[in-house]
Amino acid sequence: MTWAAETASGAPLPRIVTEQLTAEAFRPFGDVLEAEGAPDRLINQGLCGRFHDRARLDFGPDGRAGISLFKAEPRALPYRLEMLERHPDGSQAFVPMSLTSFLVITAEDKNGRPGTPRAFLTQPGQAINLLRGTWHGVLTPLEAPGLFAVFDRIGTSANLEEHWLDTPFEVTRG
Ligand SMILES: NC(=O)N[C@@H](O)C(=O)O
Ligand code: NI
Repeated sequence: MTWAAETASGAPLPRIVTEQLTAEAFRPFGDVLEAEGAPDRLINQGLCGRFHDRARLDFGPDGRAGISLFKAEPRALPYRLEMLERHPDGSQAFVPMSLTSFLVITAEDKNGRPGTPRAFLTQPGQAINLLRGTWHGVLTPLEAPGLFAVFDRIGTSANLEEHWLDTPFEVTRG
């Protein structure tokens, strides 16, 4: 899909440059899940490393945990960011079912709206968990097959707030 990297008046779109996803940088927004370094526990007669309890899951007092599968169309960089959303009632984790990289866009909350977004590129093998209420872009695979297991809240509320940007951002590779 081609799109003009400029506003209606012809001005260049504001740009966000991707950064490598690290647990430290991502901590205000959520958790990075990866089987790196020594496991927390060796199980199954020492044949399996358990990287134990690595995500701050939160499904609220009246929700429950659900696992869904998402099959998302791969996107490409530069990427046109037009909307961020958040889930006020629960966390949301995205676990790729292939060793592929995906784009994770998040933003701090500024008086009920997203602040300046940040764009993270995952390494193959990394998964993420978004904290409850964190502004984020929708699931954005960058490679096929775009297949993810998603762990999020199942409940009766809509649990979705969208914010469409007045001016889109152009997300480019760092
Ligand atoms: N809406 C939905 O189920 N998916 C989004 O929450 C998303 O973050 O992709
Ligand atoms: Ni979401």
